Amino acid sequence: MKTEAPEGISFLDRKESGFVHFVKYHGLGNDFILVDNRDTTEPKVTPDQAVKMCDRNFGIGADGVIFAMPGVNGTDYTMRIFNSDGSEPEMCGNGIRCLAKFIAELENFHGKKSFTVHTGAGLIVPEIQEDGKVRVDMGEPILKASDVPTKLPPNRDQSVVKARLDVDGRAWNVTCISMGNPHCVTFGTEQSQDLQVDELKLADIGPKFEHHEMFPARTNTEFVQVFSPTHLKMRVWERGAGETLACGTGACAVVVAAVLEGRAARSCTVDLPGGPLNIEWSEKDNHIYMTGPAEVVFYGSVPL
Ligand SMILES: N[C@H](CCC[C@H](N)C(=O)O)C(=O)O
Repeated sequence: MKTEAPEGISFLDRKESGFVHFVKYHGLGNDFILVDNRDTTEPKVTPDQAVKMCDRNFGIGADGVIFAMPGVNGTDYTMRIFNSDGSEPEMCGNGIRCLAKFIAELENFHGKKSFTVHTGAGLIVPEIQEDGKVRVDMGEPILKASDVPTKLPPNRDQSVVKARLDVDGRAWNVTCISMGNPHCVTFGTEQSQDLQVDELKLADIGPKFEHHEMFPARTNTEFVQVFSPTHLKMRVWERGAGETLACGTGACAVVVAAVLEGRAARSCTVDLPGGPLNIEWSEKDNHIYMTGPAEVVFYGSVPL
């Protein structure tokens, strides 16, 4: 599908014309406004403008704005992202799958194709598969408490696995992982380890995890139900975006936490409200591989 901008304005027009052209994508319902920023290292949209654009009533509506930017240190591209609250996270798993499909469209690539992308989480390599899904080398999980970062007391190996975190009058067991961005994963409380995630009121407890003092950079929080060692179900309250239908970095953190807690195998299907992701934590290279869809929804232009 060609990316045709309104008559008289080229798709690659610059900010001075007062318009920004975008393509709306989603990865399992985690949706993003993608902006072609290949011609400059300065985002074409400010964080405040991103907040307005993400508003689902007064704007386009999205969980974030993602910029395809020039590569650095030899990478093909750079990805930057603003959450719908205007904060800038290090990485976005569903977002990088959308970025890969966006770039393929812009560059008129077809078929199997991989890119090197510089992100706040370091080098990330998405590869578009023949079936149109995207397999992403998400790099290695970060387990050291101070790097997540969390102030929860670490084990001797500096990781935080099944630690106690008091939220909303309940003693939750949490495992904290960074995928470049911080994640707090819980399978339940000290009283009950078999969460029925559909019964949780995330709007009540999500912000209490996100802004907890044990997370100096805030945190994404994943609530997980284990169907089997290879089949997990999760809901997520995202830092800077609230409850979303899917979280790619969160699904990766969930599999790492499940393995560390002895609940799952290294290759799992993770069911999210928006659909499933296949996650593998490779024993060979310690990298995490995520495979899932990324779909275009519509094309547009927005006055700034
Ligand atoms: N809200 C997240 C960034 C987006 C992550 C999520 N949408 C994903 O697919 O990984 C954060 O502030 O860390």
